[in-house]
Amino acid sequence: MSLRLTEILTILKEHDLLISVDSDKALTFENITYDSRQVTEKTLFFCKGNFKETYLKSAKELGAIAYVSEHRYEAGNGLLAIQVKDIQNAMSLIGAAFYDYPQNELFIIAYTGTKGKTTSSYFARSILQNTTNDKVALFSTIDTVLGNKPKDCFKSHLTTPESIDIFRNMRKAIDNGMTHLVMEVSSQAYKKNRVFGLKFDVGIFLNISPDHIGPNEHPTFADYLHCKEQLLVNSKVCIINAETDYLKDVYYAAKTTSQPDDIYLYSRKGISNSMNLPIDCEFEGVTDNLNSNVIKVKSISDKCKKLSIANDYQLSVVGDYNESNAASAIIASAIAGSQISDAQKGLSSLVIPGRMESYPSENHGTIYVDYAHNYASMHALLGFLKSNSPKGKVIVVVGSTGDKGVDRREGFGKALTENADEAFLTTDDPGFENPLDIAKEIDSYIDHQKVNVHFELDRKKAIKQAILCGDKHSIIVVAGKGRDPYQKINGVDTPYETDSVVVNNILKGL
Ligand SMILES: CC(=O)N[C@H]1[C@@H](OP(=O)(O)OP(=O)(O)OC[C@H]2O[C@@H](n3ccc(=O)[nH]c3=O)[C@H](O)[C@@H]2O)O[C@H](CO)[C@@H](O)[C@@H]1O[C@H](C)C(=O)N[C@@H](C)C(=O)N[C@H](CCC(=O)O)C(=O)O
Ligand SMILES: Nc1ncnc2c1ncn2[C@@H]1O[C@H](COP(=O)(O)OP(=O)(O)OP(=O)(O)O)[C@@H](O)[C@H]1O
Repeated sequence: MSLRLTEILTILKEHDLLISVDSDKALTFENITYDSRQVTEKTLFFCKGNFKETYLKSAKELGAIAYVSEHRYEAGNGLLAIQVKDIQNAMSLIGAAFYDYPQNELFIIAYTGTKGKTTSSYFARSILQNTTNDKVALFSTIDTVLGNKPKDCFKSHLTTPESIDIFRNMRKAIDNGMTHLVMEVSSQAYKKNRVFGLKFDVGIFLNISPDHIGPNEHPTFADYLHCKEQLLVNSKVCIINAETDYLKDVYYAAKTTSQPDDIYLYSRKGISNSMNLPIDCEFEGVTDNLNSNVIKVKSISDKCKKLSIANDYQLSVVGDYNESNAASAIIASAIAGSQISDAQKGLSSLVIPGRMESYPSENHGTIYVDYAHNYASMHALLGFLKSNSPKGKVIVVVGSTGDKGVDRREGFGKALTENADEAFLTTDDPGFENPLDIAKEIDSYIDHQKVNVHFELDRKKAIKQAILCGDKHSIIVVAGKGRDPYQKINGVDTPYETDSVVVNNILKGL
């Protein structure tokens, strides 16, 4: 791929982003990057974020011929300098042009929400794989999938990548024959303008609750909500969970750029929404227990009836909140052209890494490995398990991350008090904090009349103790990490086998 300087200058001028450029000579760039370690001959280099001038120096040595930046740097002397008003916006627009606007060659379904993005994205992809004969790319928190060969599937670094990476990955997916893309769009992606200028065919708003507020994330809840709503503002068709908090704001955000005919509202049957808006699609649990999850979907509005989605669907994962996630995926996929049989097959056969993985044991009950890592998800998870296991004790292994999401500690204390019998407080990405201090903080929010608390900071030992503490009726929840293969400790990603592997190994040794 390549891009001429003249095209870049036109784009920047059209978006009122250009402050100055040294000259408009006939340059052509053969690579673009924001990371000096990726620079090759004829690269256009972007200086962004916690940038250091030494990165520009090494970019120059490695073959950069120009740089884009909000400031001019001495280290850039000898390179063509393009000064812009907003580096993130400029990077996204130039990224799209460099990769020749790949978004126009894909049908893109994008998910936002505090909880359920990954699960729902996997649901939607699984359905559409049947519709398209396996031509669906995926950008998720867990994996990035750009094709059907093993080399085209790798662990993601961010939920929503940096703009240049988004467009490069889209182009690779197209080159690999993909026609559709399902992606998660985090609020941080809008905060950092990683998706600036990008339009989505379908945007889905799942839910919102306080999370991701603090240094390096969002200064306030209002900012978090605003960033999430941006997905709807940038989507042609919007799908909204009518049970979400702040429905009014969310719905009005969708209406700013979509006609009511292009907005679909869904909810559980019998639940009225705060705006009394007519619902397009209803779902209800037919069976909803620890062994089986079947939902019935009903179309209410004429536009939803045209999608032909009314039917029963067996889900491969349990959890009542997954019924709502699945309903969103059924609607989104139908808008993209799926048939009922595609959805029935896709939803019944799927395994989602680290989400509601269940491991039955002979004498210690069932162990669930799950990614719940804030109040909303822990409350949903434990509430579901407890109500389906009236005889057994609920035993939970949990820690909370250091350096961010501090309010999750209170949330865990509250969720454990509501539904747990035993809690093993342990380590989960402590960062630069002392994991014992984090565990003590969680403990300070637990009602000890209701929950027995144990401290074991070695996560593997905590999991083993929790399993041994259970009898054959117990529900043991290992929460927060799913298949994360590391613990973030003092700035280092320290390898960790994953909760799934640890549980498996313990069970083998019993
Ligand atoms: C606050 C935030 O969003 N930070 C992201 C941002 O950091 P940044 O721009 O400051 O970049 P940096 O890594 O500090 O480095 C500065 C620049 O120097 C460059 N560099 C660096 C080293 C070098 O040798 N040469 C060089 O050129 C880097 O490539 C970069 O361009 O851009 C980086 C990629 O370029 C991201 O890795 C980083 O995410 C950090 C790791 C992060 O934790 N982000 C979280 C908050 C996040 O984005 N989370 C959401 C999910 C939230 C949810 O669950 O809903 C997500 O979408 O993942
Ligand atoms: N719709 C939902 N409502 C509440 N909790 C949910 C919902 N869907 C999933 N969960 C819980 O949240 C956990 C995380 O789910 P998932 O990974 O799908 O969400 P996410 O939005 O991608 O999360 P994150 O932004 O933290 O990566 C699950 O393991 C489950 O416990």
